[in-house]
Amino acid sequence: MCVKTITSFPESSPAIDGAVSLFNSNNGRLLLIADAKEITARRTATASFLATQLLAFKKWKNEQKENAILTILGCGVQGRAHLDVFTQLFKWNKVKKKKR
Ligand SMILES: NC(=O)C1=CN([C@@H]2O[C@H](COP(=O)(O)OP(=O)(O)OC[C@H]3O[C@@H](n4cnc5c(N)ncnc54)[C@H](O)[C@@H]3O)[C@@H](O)[C@H]2O)C=CC1
Ligand SMILES: O=C(O)C1=NCCCC1
Repeated sequence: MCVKTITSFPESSPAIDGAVSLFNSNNGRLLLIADAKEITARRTATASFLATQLLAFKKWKNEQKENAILTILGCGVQGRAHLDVFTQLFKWNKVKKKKR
């Protein structure tokens, strides 16, 4: 059994914080408490990549793949996690990062 508790304060940096608690589903014992920022960052970036793969990359022609530009808007926790996953799993012609 798993519970994720998240706080979201857009004016704070980073905006999201929280904890993931994992329990043994046979006896209810607490097994671990993990940093929800890290898990949420990796989960969200991986889900974004899978959606992009299914909705876009798979349908692109070679020319589109060769000229593809990755633009990351915001360079916080999610921006860094997305940059990491998207550059590891796809080859870009150019990568742009937009900071505030
Ligand atoms: N769909 C999902 O599952 C999830 C969505 N989110 C959302 O993703 C967003 C980002 O979250 P985090 O990366 O954790 O926050 P963060 O606080 O780590 O990063 C946000 C970044 O955006 C930058 N920023 C703010 N306004 C900007 C602007 N006008 N132009 C360029 N950069 C700007 C800030 O300087 C900061 O570096 C939030 O809206 C959050 O609610 C977060 C986690 C999961
Ligand atoms: O964990 C999630 O999923 C979140 N989605 C929206 C922003 C806060 C965390």
